[in-house]
Formats: sequence, C-alpha cells, structure tokens
Amino acid sequence: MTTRPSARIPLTVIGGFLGAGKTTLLNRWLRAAQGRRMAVLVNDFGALNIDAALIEGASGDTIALTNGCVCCQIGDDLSRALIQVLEAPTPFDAVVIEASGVSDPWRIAQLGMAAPELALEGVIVLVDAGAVMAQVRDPLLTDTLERQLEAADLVVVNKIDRVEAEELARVREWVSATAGKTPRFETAQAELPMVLLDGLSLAGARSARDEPGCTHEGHAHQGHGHDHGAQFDTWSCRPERVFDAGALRAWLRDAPAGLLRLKGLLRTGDAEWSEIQFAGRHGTLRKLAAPGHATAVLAIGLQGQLPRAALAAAFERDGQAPAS
Ligand SMILES: Nc1nc2c(ncn2[C@@H]2O[C@H](COP(=O)(O)OP(=O)(O)OP(=O)(O)O)[C@@H](O)[C@H]2O)c(=O)[nH]1
Repeated sequence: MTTRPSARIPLTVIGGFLGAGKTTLLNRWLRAAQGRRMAVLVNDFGALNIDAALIEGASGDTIALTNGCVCCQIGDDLSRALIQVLEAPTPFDAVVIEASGVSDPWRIAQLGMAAPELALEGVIVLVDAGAVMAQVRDPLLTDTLERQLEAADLVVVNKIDRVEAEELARVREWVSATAGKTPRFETAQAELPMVLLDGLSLAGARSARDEPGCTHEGHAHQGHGHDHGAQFDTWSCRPERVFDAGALRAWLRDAPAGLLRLKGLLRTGDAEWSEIQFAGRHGTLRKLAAPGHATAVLAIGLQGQLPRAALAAAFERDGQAPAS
C-alpha cells in the first residue's frame, strides 16, 4: 500500500446516476464531520445548482459548479475551484466532489489527481436499487451507468427500501457483472458506517486498483469521448408563485414520460417553502423547516425526450397549480 505524505489533502469523489442519493450521503458525511474542515464541490448539470442549496454546509465550504458536466464540459471550472480550495488561508482537512448524476466519476478523479496537493482516497458510486434495472435497459443510459460503476472503489446500493427481494437480487447480479469484486454496501437513505468514508477502507481498495489512465475491467477510461451536454438536456425556472402542495403531489404521481430527474425549492404557502424531488419515477414533496429560500426547479432528461412543454405548463404558468 502506498502511504500519503501528510501534507496532501484527501480527495473523495461521490458519483452515481441522477437521484441515486449522492447529496443524501454527502449531508450525512458533513453532519458526522466533527469539526473536520471539508471543502465540498458540487456539480449540478443544469443552470441552477439546487444541490448546493440542499447541502448542509455547516462544517465546510461549498462551491457550486453549474451549467455543464465537470467530467466533459466544465473541467476548467473544476480545476479553478480546486485551486481556490487549495489556496484557502485556513487549509481544508478533506475535499469531496459530488459529481453530477450523468458524469463519469473516474474522469473527475483524474482531474482532481492532477493537483499534486491532493491524494485520491476513493470514488464512491451510489446506485438507486429501485430504478437502476429499468435505467440500464435504456440503451441511451447503459454506458453512463456502467462507466460510473466501473469507476467505483465502493459501490453503495442505496434505496433498498424501494425493492422486493427478487429485484434486489437482479441489482446484485448487475453490480457484480459490472463492478466485479469492488466492495459493496447495501443501504437506505445512504446510511453507511462512517469508517467506510474516512479513507481507511477506500485507500486500501485504491491501492489494489489500477493507476490513472489505465483500463478497468477491460473498459478504457482514457479516451472519455463523451459529451454529456449532447446526451442529456436540462430545463430550469425560478417560479415565484405559491404552489398547491396537493396538486404538486398529484403531478409527481403522474409525472410526464421522459423526465429522469427533477428537484427544486418552491413556495407552498405564504411563509412556507418545500423541497420537490423526483428520481427513479418516484416523487416527494417535503416542507422545509426554515423559511426564505430562493425558489428554483431543475429537470433533466435525455436529449429530445425531456417534456419541456409539460414542465413549463406545470411550473412556469403564472398563478396556476400544476395540472393534476
Ligand atoms: N425511498 C428512498 N429515498 C431516498 C433514499 N436515499 C435518498 N432518497 C431520496 O431520493 C431523492 C434523491 O436523493 P439525492 O440525495 O438528492 O440524490 P442525488 O444522487 O444527489 O441526485 P442528483 O444530484 O440530482 O443526481 C431525495 O428525495 C432523497 O430524499 C432511500 O434510500 N430511499
């Protein structure tokens, strides 16, 4: 095993498909940080960074990287953000990058490793147990999902509360076929023993794996060759009006085809804000304890499949509740 010079700051990349639970994991980690100064870089693929608003940044600094995928479109923004982190007057104890749900986390890890001050601890990839088998059957998504899994040092099969035993068995089979013997943890709400995140286990996994630019399981990561901007489409708006919570829930239950991911913060009363989430064909609306958030909605789908008209009708039309 290689040892890390103490001056180097550990870097962890959290990847996984849209809505798999990356922000949920990050928030758990930040809550357990116990005074460690963590720099958090969050890439949201759309024009608005909802994740940055949903991250509980009490124990660290959060930098939002928006309007593109850091692995293939806005890599320079990531490099600049890393320089900003590394030049901070009070040094950070750790750097965590939350990849966008469409990105190749290995490519992000490579960009991070270009900074000699950083030492890669590992790549954690989350899988939405309830959605992944349907997603991987879509030929337009298979490659993105497989690349993500192949990049992992730790696979977290999340949302196991959403699946029956037979479906979980199918997910296990797919994970084994794609990620081989990579360590795996099955959970709900991204609940992991924190020891898995603090580098002890991941560093061991990393040392046994290929170095940057090598081939994983026969899959070449060097020639990334993807433009997620061409593959995925986003839509966003900043609705100021007050929404009816019941109508929003009904809209989520019958969400339009082609919507892969939606998230946002909306007003649901005069002094009430709610977080709206849709992933893996499941939607939730949750009242936020603290009032006064900037409202925003972001949606992601495959190019040509994102239901823009339905989204505009639901969220842009002034003074009307979304069609239920
Ligand atoms: N039922 C269930 N819901 C979960 C679980 N983990 C997370 N969620 C919910 O799934 C939704 C998406 O979770 P996030 O943590 O935002 O997912 P993400 O991977 O960060 O999403 P993107 O950054 O948009 O790709 C949220 O509403 C979470 O509360 C789980 O284990 N079970």
